[in-house]
Amino acid sequence: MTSDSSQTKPTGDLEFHGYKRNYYRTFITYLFYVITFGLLRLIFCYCPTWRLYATHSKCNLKIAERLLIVDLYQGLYKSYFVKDIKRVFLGSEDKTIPVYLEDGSVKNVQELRVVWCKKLCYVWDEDNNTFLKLVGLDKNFRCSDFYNFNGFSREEQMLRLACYGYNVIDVPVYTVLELFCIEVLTPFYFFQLFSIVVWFCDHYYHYSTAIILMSVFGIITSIIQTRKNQLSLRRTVHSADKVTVNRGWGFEETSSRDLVPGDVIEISKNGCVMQCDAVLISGTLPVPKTPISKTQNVFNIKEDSFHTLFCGTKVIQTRKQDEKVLAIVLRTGFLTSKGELVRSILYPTPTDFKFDQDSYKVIGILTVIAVIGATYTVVSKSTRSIDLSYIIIKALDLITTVIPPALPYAITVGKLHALRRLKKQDIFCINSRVINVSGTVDCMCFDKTGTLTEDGLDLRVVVPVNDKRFVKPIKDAQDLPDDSVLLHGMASCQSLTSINGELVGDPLDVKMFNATNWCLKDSDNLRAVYNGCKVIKVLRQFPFTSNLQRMSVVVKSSLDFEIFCKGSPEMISSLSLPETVPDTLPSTLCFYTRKGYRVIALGYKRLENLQDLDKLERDVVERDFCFIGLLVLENRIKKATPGLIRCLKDANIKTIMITGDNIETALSVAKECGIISLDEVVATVGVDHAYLSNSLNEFTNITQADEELVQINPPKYLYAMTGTSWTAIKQKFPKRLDEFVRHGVVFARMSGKQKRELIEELKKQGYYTGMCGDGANDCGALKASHVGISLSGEDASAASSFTSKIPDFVENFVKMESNEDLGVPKEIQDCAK
Ligand SMILES: Nc1ncnc2c1ncn2[C@@H]1O[C@H](COP(=O)(O)OP(=O)(O)OP(=O)(O)O)[C@@H](O)[C@H]1O
Repeated sequence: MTSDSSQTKPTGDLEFHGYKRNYYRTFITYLFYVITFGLLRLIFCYCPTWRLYATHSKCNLKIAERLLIVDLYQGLYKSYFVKDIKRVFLGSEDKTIPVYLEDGSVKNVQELRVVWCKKLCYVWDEDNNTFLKLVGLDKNFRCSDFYNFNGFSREEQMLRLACYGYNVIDVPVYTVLELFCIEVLTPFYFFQLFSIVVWFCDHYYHYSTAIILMSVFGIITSIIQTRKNQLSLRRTVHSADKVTVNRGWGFEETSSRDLVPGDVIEISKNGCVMQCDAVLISGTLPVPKTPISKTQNVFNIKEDSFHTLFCGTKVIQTRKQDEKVLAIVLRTGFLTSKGELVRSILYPTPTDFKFDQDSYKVIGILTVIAVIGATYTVVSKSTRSIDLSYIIIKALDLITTVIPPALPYAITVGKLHALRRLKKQDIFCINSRVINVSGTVDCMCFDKTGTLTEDGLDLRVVVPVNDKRFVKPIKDAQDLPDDSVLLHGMASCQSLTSINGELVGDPLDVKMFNATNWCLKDSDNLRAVYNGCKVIKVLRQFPFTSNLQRMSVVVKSSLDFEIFCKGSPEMISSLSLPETVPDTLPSTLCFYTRKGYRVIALGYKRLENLQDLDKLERDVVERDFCFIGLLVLENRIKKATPGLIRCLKDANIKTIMITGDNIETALSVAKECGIISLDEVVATVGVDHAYLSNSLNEFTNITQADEELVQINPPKYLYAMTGTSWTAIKQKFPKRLDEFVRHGVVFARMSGKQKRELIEELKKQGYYTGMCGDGANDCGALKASHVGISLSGEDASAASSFTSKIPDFVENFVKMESNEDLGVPKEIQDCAK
């Protein structure tokens, strides 16, 4: 809270300023409307903030009637919204309704002061003297409390609806007339009208007619395109269905529009499309999704995604036909994950603020030149006693020539043309403003697996461990003895699902499981893997997450309970008993990773007794393993990758690899695809306590060097580092971060958060960044970059400006960008120059 009580700065990037009507100012303003024949009112349409200043005066937020909301994007870009404050009545004297706020607090209220901005509702919080975002049940909510919801009666549900609004993601679609007004009533078209009048007066008919035709064509194309986009977005997004909701006395079928946070819904046994975000409280789904544990403390939507069903998810079927699958509605409408995605389309991140600023500067400079030119024309011509009307026309003519009236038209048509060309290549763009900056990208970052390399993997060898030693690698996993724990781990430690007899899941899991030649039974009440002589029942799964770099399963074979864990070798060795990890692990790992192989390790332990399966905590289960072996997988680079990297390098665009994989694998792939050229030497930077160390790659380990001694000459060396070093450098050597970022080429074992931090650091250094990725761990980086390119139709696409599922997408994209500036025809580019 600032000292100025008319203003608050809640969390996020919004700033609120309070205003109330000033009748004296309003009277004068209306007078000016009349005097200017409505021109002032028209100007106020473009600048609603001016209208607010002219008719209202600043006041304390407590008594404000209207708000000026300033949206500060990273402190770099400001957008302004003028919104009315509304009152919502929620209860009677004896009844209050709880509302959940973004700071995690809950207010029991009868009446609310609210303001809606960018499809979200902000609630006046008397205690903090600020407006806070209204949220669902996803902030600071205790998991055990989910089990206290017993369904709302109709009346309670209606009161909640008054506050949260209907559960719809409503995309506005303007009528043709509205679009025409929005398009035409802009300062640019007024300037163009003015120019045309001047040119006609100057008998400049042909050019004027050409400009009129171009403008009409531009307006029509723009209206058609905008309406088409709005309709198609509404069609894609808009969805409503019947849902079964607990109304206290029992379950009834109702429209999904009426859902509110806290409603108890039943997931249909035959599947459905989720119309809200909800957390499971009973029953399981094959995906896998399991009920949230009552013993867990606070709900966290990111960490508890395995208990959460997100809006838009298609549930094909529930696992057991005889059990009720119940879920509590967490978020509705624009608060859901899908709503968030639609909001990012409706209100895209202003990535081109520099472009905008520069355009205003250019127009400003041109205006000054035009005014000087016009003044000179008036002065020089009037001394030669030329007719006054002729002088005025010539002076105005000069203004219209200096500022090219066809410039914005050229940019608009160029953008539309670019969008069409991208669509032809199956590349979807959710933020056309990004097209302007795409051509200025000077640093392109790539995720490795699935982006630079193929999605599919080939299992090369398995290396079992026996008595703390690696034994001879085995090419065919079926040659492992039937009682081999490594074989059992490969068969059971996966999260595959069988849908219509086909294995669905992580490609790594598919390859690993298929290599064993075991079978999977994934039915209502049994999940098991088996071969001719053995059956292993899978009792519980701890799914794979990128941050943990591992997944594990609790299984039962014959009488024993066992746990298998698979993940990155670094992670599995750190969770294993030291006396079981081969001493030669580092050199063996190096041997394979330097060849570019993806290496996965497996750990195993037997549980003496297992009391309550559901209460098992992941941290407790996943430790003290026996290290049982390695899987070596080949992950070939895509055919298009080397050419693409060469193309980027030729265009002087810096290329960087940011991956979650091992650093040696990453370096090998970076060399193979050309991110590191043959003549470049890479220094691997590490942090050892208070020292910065670097090893000049190929086996030269200069460690424990004092920070001052490590003078790596930038033109000679490039840098590679892991996520651990990245964080340590940020904390201990922040002054050297710039240098490492500028000359870094490979960043390995990076978590999603670290990927995002790197992009932000690159942006701070003035790079126009592009990020291309496909996984959930790339979302932050995709969102943070100027140009995000997602190769997945799932999580990542929500965060990216461009999405494609075709493998050679980036190649096509880069081709278009370099050849024709994203499809803007040459004539138009010339015109825009
Ligand atoms: N299905 C899986 N089961 C267990 N461990 C896995 C699985 N998939 C990946 N891993 C391990 O976790 C590590 C981190 O995975 P993550 O998805 O973050 O990155 P990545 O796939 O290796 O690389 P990139 O970021 O380039 O896509 C991997 O390097 C691998 O060792």
